[in-house]
Amino acid sequence: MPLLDIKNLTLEIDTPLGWVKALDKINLSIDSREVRALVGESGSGKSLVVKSIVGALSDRWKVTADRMNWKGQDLLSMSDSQRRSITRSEISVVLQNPATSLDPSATLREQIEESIADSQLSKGWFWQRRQQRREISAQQLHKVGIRDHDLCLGSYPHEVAEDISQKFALAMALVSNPKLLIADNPTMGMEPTTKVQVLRLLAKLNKTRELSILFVSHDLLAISAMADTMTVLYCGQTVESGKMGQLKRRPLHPYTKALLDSAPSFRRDLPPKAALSSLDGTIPTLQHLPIGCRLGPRCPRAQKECVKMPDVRRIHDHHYACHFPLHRDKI
Ligand SMILES: Nc1ncnc2c1ncn2[C@@H]1O[C@H](COP(=O)(O)OP(=O)(O)OP(=O)(O)O)[C@@H](O)[C@H]1O
Repeated sequence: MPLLDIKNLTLEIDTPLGWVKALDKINLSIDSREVRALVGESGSGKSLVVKSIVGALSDRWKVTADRMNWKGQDLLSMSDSQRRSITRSEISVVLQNPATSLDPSATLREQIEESIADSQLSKGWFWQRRQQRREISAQQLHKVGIRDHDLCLGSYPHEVAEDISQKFALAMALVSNPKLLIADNPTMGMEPTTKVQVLRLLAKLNKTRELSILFVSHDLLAISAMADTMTVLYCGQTVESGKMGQLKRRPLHPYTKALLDSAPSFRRDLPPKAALSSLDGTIPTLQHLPIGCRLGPRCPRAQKECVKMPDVRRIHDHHYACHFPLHRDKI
C-alpha cells in the first residue's frame, strides 16, 4: 500500500468569471522510501497540489477526490485535528518562501524547539529536556549547513537572510523525523555548494531513515539526481508519470519532451551556443483555460480530437494522458 495515494484530485477555485478547475483529476502516489519529483512550468499547479495534501487551502474552494489516502486513511473525510496530527508528526512540508510561514513574533529557537515532540526526548527533569531540545536543534541546523546555530536561533525570521530562512525551514521540517517530506523548491536561491549539501542530506535521509520525499522543483538536474519517479503537471492536469529513467529516455507526452528538451543539462547532443527548444506561447491563466487537453493550443501534435480530455493510459507503471503520444508505433 502506498504511503500517499491520490486519485482524481480536483480543486475548484472561485474567480471573478466563475468556478474554474485549478487542478483537474490529478493522480499522485508515493511509496515508502520513494523520492518522487513533481515538475511542470510555473503556474502548472504544483504548489496547489502540495497545499491540498496538507489541507492548507482556502475554505471557500472545493476539493474533491476519488481517493486521497495517507497510509490507507482518507485525508478528506478526517477531522481537522486528526489531519493536523498527521501533518505534525508524519508529513512535513517546506513551502515556497518559507519566511512567510514562520511566526514573525517568535525567535527561530522557540519555533524549532516547539516542533520537537516529547517522544523524541529521553526522560529527565524539565531542564534536562530543555537542554536536549537545544542540542537537537543545533545538530539539525548543522546538518542543513547553518554553522552559527546560536546566532540563527536567537534571531527573529525577519532578521535572517533568505537562504538561511530556507535552510532553517528545512531543518524545522526534518526535526520531527517525518515519514514524508514535501519540499516545494527546497534549494531555491541557495548557492551551489549549499545546494549540493542539502541534496546530499536529503538523499542520505532517504536511505538511512527511509524518508519518502515529494520533491517539487524547476531544477531538472537536481531532480534527475535525486528522484526515483516523476509526475509531470501541465496547467492543473497530470500529463505523464513514471520511473525517472524511463521518462528521460522515452517521454510519451509532448509536454514532458518539451520540458526535458528545454533543460540544457539534459541535452548532451547540444552544440555550443545552440538555441534551446521550447514550446510556443505561454501557460494559460485560470480564466482562459482551453477545453479538453489544456496543452492543445501549444502542442505541436494537436489535432481536433484534443478538444476532448484524453483518458489516462498505462504501460506497466508508466502513465500518460495524450491522444497522440510520441513513439506511438512502439506502444
Ligand atoms: N490563492 C490563489 N487564488 C487564485 N488563483 C491561484 C491562487 N494560488 C494559485 N493560483 C493559480 O493557480 C495556478 C497554479 O498555481 P501554483 O502556484 O500551484 O503553480 P506552481 O506550479 O506551483 O507555480 P510555481 O512553480 O511558480 O510555484 C496558477 O494559475 C495560479 O495563478
